[in-house]
Amino acid sequence: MTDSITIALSKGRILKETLPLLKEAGIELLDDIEKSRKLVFPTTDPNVRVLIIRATDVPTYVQYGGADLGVTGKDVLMEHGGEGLYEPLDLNIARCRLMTAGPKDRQPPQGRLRVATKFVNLARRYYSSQGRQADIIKLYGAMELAPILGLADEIVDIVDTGNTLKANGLEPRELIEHISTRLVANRASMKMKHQLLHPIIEKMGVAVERRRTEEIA
Ligand SMILES: Nc1ncnc2c1ncn2[C@@H]1O[C@H](COP(=O)(O)OP(=O)(O)OP(=O)(O)O)[C@@H](O)[C@H]1O
Ligand SMILES: O=P(O)(O)OC[C@H]1O[C@H](OP(=O)(O)OP(=O)(O)O)[C@H](O)[C@@H]1O
Repeated sequence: MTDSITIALSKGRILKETLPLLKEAGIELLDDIEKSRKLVFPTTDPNVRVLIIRATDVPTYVQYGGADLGVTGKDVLMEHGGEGLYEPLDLNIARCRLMTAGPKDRQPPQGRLRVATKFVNLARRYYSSQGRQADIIKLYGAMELAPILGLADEIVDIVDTGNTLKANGLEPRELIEHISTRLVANRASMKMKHQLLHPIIEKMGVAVERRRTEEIA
């Protein structure tokens, strides 16, 4: 349908910070998301519906046109590869760093590295760009355990305060990328539904910019 829009939001830590930005674009969810088991939500704009799904699924939904817009972390986008997606806006929320990390006071081995991460594609690209040989081990969470239990020499993971690394005897090593939450758009939708998408992107952009200015002041 060219007269309606679907927006895919990440459930989890990004959701709470995304909703006020959407509100400033005139879009509010009609149901109480805390109580509902629904996955698709109508909004105050009759032309807009919202999906609440796993962060890692957002780029896939947007890529294949299941959603016209999506909100997810740059880390997730880098892992996905970004195929078929535009990235019109940095929402400047959930800021963190994507880093390598390893046991404190232990140098990484000179030769081939074993690396545990949930970001396998991204990690493969990163070590290859550094000219380092690495065997990548896929984990789905608690990456910090891997070096402690001898599964890996280092990990690739999100670092914010650094408390999780520290609590597990690890330290940050190399910065791979600064991360924040991004608004993404399906490439075809950007052309076919420009009239509908443009005002939403614009208004969210204004909201982000105002917050940025308030942050600096
Ligand atoms: N400690 C953190 N501080 C700030 N931002 C973070 C932090 N951890 C993750 N993020 C950002 O928030 C996004 C969502 O994180 P969240 O923990 O909700 O999802 P997830 O558990 O990584 O994803 P999934 O539900 O697919 O397992 C991440 O992709 C990242 O961009
Ligand atoms: O540097 P810090 O402030 O300690 O934050 C980093 C932690 O935050 C994320 O985990 P999260 O809390 O989202 O749990 P998860 O592993 O289940 O995603 C990430 O995977 C780190 O473990």
